[in-house]
Amino acid sequence: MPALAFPPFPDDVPTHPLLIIDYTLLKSRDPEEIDRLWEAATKLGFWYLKNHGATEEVNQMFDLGAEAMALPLEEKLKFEQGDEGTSAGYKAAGANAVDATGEKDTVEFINIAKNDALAWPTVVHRKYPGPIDREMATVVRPFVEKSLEVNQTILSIFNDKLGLPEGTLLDQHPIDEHSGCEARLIKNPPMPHNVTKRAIGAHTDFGSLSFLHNRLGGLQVLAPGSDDWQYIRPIPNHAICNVGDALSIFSGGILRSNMHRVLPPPGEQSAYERWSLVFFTRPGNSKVLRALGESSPVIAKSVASKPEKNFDTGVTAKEWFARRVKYQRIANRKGPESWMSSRGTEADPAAA
Ligand SMILES: O=C(O)CCC(=O)C(=O)O
Ligand SMILES: [Fe+2]
Repeated sequence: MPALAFPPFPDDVPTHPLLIIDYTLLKSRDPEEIDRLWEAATKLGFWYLKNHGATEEVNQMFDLGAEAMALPLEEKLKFEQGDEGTSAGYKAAGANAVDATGEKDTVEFINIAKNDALAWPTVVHRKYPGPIDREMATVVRPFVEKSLEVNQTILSIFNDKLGLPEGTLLDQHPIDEHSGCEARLIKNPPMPHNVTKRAIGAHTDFGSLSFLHNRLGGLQVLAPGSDDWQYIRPIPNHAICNVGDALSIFSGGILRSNMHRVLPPPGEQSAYERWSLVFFTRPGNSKVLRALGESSPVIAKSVASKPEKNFDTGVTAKEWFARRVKYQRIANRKGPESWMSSRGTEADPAAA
């Protein structure tokens, strides 16, 4: 899928600029680059990441996604994620709501659990559509490993900036513990020009860090203090990274889990299928989502400065994640309250 075959992202739509962070500088712990990352992660919670070293793995995942998604719907439905809050597996277009009215999403996606990718050929959670299982060790696992490396590097930098004892954040995300960490391949069909049906409704991400790869536009953010959605312009070979709810809660709200959504690509790009790929790093299933204030004065101070917010959710990452997955499913919808049950930190009015 050569990126140049697409029409360019248009110049006449509102976009939000992101800081471009250089992963090679992060790896060498360049202090200025770390400060720029910190600015991005605390102000908006989104940034571009260049030189992440995963381009080849990403391209192979897109090719694999195209092959898997081309299977007949009835075949893909054999791997459906189900209605009980399990994420791993296939989600058909229209299976999730995009808002409280119950309007349906337009994307289909396949979620591949990190545990299945790393343990292959041992099945930890479930099996996947044929091409995915076939290439689990050759394509999926290398992508998962690269993504974990990138996200763990970023977590360890945040750990230091938050004044946490060494290894504290990584301990919340043990590689060998079962968790909601997963790769997601997403396809949105071409839409008639100017149709702005939401592909994915407004949300914050459920876990800690998302490592996202876009070729066409469509991703939008609601920046703090703004009432208008703005596009994130895709830049070839640059990942888009963002902070999710779990990390925002661990940090006592210092790191920002920002609202975003997906529309069809703007302008001439709307005539094309939109593909995206994400790796979500999420805490171990047993980890309780609460601010780590007892381990960091910086976090304790942030919690104390936001008395209106609840940083002690009383639930594990597994419970948080299952609830969010379960109640956005149309099959579980009873009314607008179901949508509210699927919400995370974005439902907290003080988060805006
Ligand atoms: O497709 C995209 O650009 C974003 C996807 C997303 O936000 C998600 O899957 O949580
Ligand atoms: Fe997201």
